[in-house]
Formats: sequence, structure tokens, C-alpha cells
Amino acid sequence: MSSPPMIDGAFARWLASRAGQALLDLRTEMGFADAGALKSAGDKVSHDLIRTELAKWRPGDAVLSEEDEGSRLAWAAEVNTGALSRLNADRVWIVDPLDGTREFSEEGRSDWAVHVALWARNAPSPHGLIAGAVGLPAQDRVLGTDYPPAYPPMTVEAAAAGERKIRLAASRSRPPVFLTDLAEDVGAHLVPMGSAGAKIAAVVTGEVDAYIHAGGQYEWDSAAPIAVATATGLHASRIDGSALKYNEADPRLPDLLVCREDLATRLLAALQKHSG
Ligand SMILES: Nc1ncnc2c1ncn2[C@@H]1O[C@H](COP(=O)(O)O)[C@@H](OP(=O)(O)O)[C@H]1O
Ligand SMILES: [Mg+2]
Repeated sequence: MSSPPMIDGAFARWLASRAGQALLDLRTEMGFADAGALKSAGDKVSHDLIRTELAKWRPGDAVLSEEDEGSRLAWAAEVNTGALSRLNADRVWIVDPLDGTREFSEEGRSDWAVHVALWARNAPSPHGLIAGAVGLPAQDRVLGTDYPPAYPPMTVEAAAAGERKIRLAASRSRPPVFLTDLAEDVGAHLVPMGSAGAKIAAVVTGEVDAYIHAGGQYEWDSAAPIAVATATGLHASRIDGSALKYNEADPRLPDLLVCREDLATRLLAALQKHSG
């Protein structure tokens, strides 16, 4: 097999594509009769593939993957000394081998993703992400920072209509409790969808205008899609407007807002009112 691309952004795309193909193959092989078994196998197959390729092609870099043992624990010397390597590293791959595991196990659904992001200590942006790719295998596409998608277009109808109903993506299974009231307040309709990566990809492609999450998530759920969203020029922040930060000692990153720039002020004001 030929070597993967040298440039990190293209390498992230290559890796997300490889893992995505393995996940599609697994769905075909196993079928959907045993959702639990398919979910576990999906997490494992993708994690093992990504871990193996990173060890082979980027041996000097640290890795934070959802499927690593103890990944959810905040770093503390007495519980997980392994995490220290990523906190001292100059480059850390932040990986969610299968985001939207639940949707992956449901026949016909395409809202699940593979996330591969690279954080660097000397990055110019506050989030520290210098490359990323979001594989959407069942949509037959990969979004990446190597070829950042164009800023989502405003449709002719929407531009002509002036104010229009905001399309707001939210978790299918765990939407923030305040979201219905917020949506009513700003004139938005909710678009339920699985996977943080698929939802942020939907903002990037213009299928929705915004994605709001609160109540719990981890760095790997958003790192790669946030790398892509910010590379396109979209707004991305915590719901209080502060910067999203990655490779922190505590990997919990419980809330975020990703939206078109022209909606950010309005949605942050609504979040301040409703999420407190
Ligand atoms: N309250 C919560 N606490 C922890 N993780 C959460 C969460 N709500 C959503 N997530 C995680 O965020 C990802 C997208 O969730 P959703 O599809 O509900 O929007 C999922 O990742 P995984 O599928 O990788 O576990 C899910 O586990
Ligand atoms: Mg996830």
C-alpha cells in the first residue's frame, strides 16, 4: 500500500476515509439485528484502525481517543498517568472513532461520523486545532481543513425573504432542556439529528443555520468538526461566547454554539437568557 499524505490536513482526511470505509463494511457484514454488538464492534474497529495508523505514521504525536481506557477522566496523577503525555506534547490527535454510535446502529441512518483532529501547542487560534477531517461515510463525503468548504450559501429564497425561520440542529436523544423555549423566542425550528459531527457538517454545508448543544460532551465530540467549521469562517464558541479549548486536563467540553456569523450575536443573547 502506498504511503498516506504527508500534510496533516490531507492525512486526517485519509485516516477518516479509511476508518469510514471499515465502518461501512462492518455494517454490511453484521447487519442491524443486534444493535449493541454493532455499536461495540464499530467503536472498536475504527479506534483500532486509527490508533494503528497514527502509531505507524505519526509516532511522535500524542493521541486522545474516546475509546482509550480512562479517556473521560480529568487528568490527575493518581488515576491516569497516561494522560500526562498528551498534556506535555506539542501535537495531539483528538479522535472520535465513531460519533453518533447510536445512529450507526440504526439501518438507513446517515447521521454518524468519524472525527480526526490535530491540536498543536503553537497553533495561532484559541482552540489550538490546526487540521481536521469529519468523515460522513454513509453520506459518501469527508469534510476537511485541507480543502475547507466554502462558507454556506444563503439561498435566493431566504435572501429575498429577509428574516426567515432559523433551522437549528439539536441532539435527537439529548437536546438541551431550554432549547424549545429558545427556539420559540428566536423564531427557529428544531432539526433533530444524531452525531455532533453530522450536525456541525450540516451547518457547514448550509442544510441548517446553527447547532446548539449543552448538558455534556467531550473534546473528541467536537474537535474535528470545529476545526472544519472555523476553517470555513463560521462562528464557533461555548454557549457563553467564550472560546472552545482543546487538549485541556479535563476533557469535558459540555456545550457549544456553531452558526452562521450573522446569527451569532442573536443566538448568544438568547442563550444568555435561556440557558442560565
Ligand atoms: N449529555 C451528554 N453527555 C455526554 N456526552 C454527550 C451528551 N450529549 C451528547 N453527547 C455525545 O455527543 C455526541 C453527539 O450526541 P447526539 O447524537 O446526541 O447529538 C455523542 O457521541 P458518541 O456517539 O461518540 O458517543 C454523544 O455521546
Ligand atoms: Mg462522539
